[in-house]
Amino acid sequence: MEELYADLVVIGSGPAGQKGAIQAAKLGKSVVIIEKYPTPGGSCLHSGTIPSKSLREAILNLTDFHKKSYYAKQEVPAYDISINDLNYCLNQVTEEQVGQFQKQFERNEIKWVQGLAHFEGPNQIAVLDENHHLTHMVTGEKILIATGSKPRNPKNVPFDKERVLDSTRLLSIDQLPKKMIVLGGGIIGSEYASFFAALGTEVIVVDKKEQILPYLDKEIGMHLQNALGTIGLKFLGNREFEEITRHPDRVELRFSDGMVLKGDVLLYALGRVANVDHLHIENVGISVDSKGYIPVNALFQTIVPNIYAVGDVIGGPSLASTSMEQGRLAARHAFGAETHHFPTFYPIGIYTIPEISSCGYTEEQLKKLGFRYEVGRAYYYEISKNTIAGNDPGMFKILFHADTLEILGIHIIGREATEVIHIGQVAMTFNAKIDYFIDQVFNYPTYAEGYRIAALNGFNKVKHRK
Ligand SMILES: Cc1cc2nc3c(=O)[nH]c(=O)nc-3n(C[C@H](O)[C@H](O)[C@H](O)COP(=O)(O)OP(=O)(O)OC[C@H]3O[C@@H](n4cnc5c(N)ncnc54)[C@H](O)[C@@H]3O)c2cc1C
Ligand SMILES: NC(=O)c1ccc[n+]([C@@H]2O[C@H](COP(=O)([O-])OP(=O)(O)OC[C@H]3O[C@@H](n4cnc5c(N)ncnc54)[C@H](O)[C@@H]3O)[C@@H](O)[C@H]2O)c1
Repeated sequence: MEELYADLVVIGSGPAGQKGAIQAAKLGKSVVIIEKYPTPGGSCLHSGTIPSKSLREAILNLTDFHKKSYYAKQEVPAYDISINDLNYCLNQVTEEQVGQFQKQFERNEIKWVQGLAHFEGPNQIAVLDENHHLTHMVTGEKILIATGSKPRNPKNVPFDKERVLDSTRLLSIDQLPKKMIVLGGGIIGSEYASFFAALGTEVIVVDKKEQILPYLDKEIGMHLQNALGTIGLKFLGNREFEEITRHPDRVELRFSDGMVLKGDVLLYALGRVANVDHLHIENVGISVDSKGYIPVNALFQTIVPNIYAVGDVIGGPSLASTSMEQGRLAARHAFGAETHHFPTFYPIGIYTIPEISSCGYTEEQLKKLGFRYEVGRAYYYEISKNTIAGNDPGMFKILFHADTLEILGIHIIGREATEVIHIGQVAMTFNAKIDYFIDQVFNYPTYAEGYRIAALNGFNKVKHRK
């Protein structure tokens, strides 16, 4: 057993833990990072964000997806993609990223300890190997819990490696399904459903809500549903299932009215749960909230002031992007460096095909809050770059205050949405008004031109005409 001391002990090497660890090292602090998995990256790299986005990219490339829409009226060469083609792309990305993270830890002199961590006291973390033997006892002035989340696996769902899958198991299937049922039209369900539909799999998404991704701006949600329909994806809303049964050759989803859906595989995508079960947080007086997350204050401190928690383990928004920033802010606060509160508005990227990104209020929220607002729209067919690149469907929607012209929300669906959103985010951060997009020159042709077209469209509807 080895005894270690560090200014900061980080538990978990996903985006939250990594950024917290590196920030502390940059402040001149000694850092130990404990991770139960042999390589860094967390569920983000090994089963979440990166594999899903790598699969998406591989599917778009291997199916010539954008070419198909461009040459819509012409014959597109047939493709024959195997799971091996997809896995090849995926493994390359993972290997490269693991190497990057390891180098970063080395450069910043962050000590890596592999094993399962649990609390022995507010400054004391024990690390066990896979045989439950104690390998390290680590003492830390500050502790950062960044243990993330895993797919929710209720006991009555017959998960296996072949037919009844969650988002982690899905990455190990050995053949592409012909028919797929996706249970849950949240982010995970709708992203994977669109990927497999683009591959040619017959996909049906089932959700208890009326609309896929119901918290989207409604107009954007309708665009998404239409676009998904054009790649063959079916959506069955307002439906709660009764039972999932697994058979040697199929899986069945049964509803109370007797309806049964059959598929080769079922993706169970009804949320994730925080990784707290092995941490023994009760040893330091921390308990989880009613949803199973670790409660923290606005500075990411738990009820024990030297123990911070960040990322998926504290609940929403549960994104890699937000987890990174939480980790960084927590480490800065822990060591007295200048910091700020987490931003109110940040972009959310949803990598369905087509992709979506938004920042700020939805139209439904503005109505509820009683804002006097106006809407500017630009459809992708109005954007020259899109005509050149393949005539994909999409739209920009900018919501702005009808009197002050301040930008209140930006919603984009279509190619490059997750990239170009940042232009709008910057404008919103600096309290820009809608006329910013009119008075500045933009590169042409670009997707960003959508901002200008939407701004002009909105501007023409209000009395401050230019
Ligand atoms: C399919 C999918 C797609 C996603 N796509 C996106 C996306 O496109 N964009 C986006 O921003 N977000 C996306 N997310 C969300 C994103 O992956 C998570 O928000 C992010 O991984 C959370 O980071 P984290 O550091 O909190 O935890 P994690 O990445 O979950 O890492 C936690 C680490 O802690 C380790 N750990 C847990 N318990 C212990 C212990 N007791 N001792 C030692 N180690 C421990 C785990 O092994 C793990 O490595 C996606 C998620 C999924 C599932
Ligand atoms: N691009 C991204 O940023 C990205 C991608 C994937 C995942 N994530 C993260 O992962 C988290 C988990 O995603 P998720 O999709 O598993 O969960 P979710 O909570 O976002 O969605 C679950 C969906 O299942 C539906 N549902 C719940 N119970 C049901 C039932 N009994 N029958 C039918 N439908 C039911 C809900 O209405 C909801 O639409 C997300 O909240 C997000 O933070 C982010």
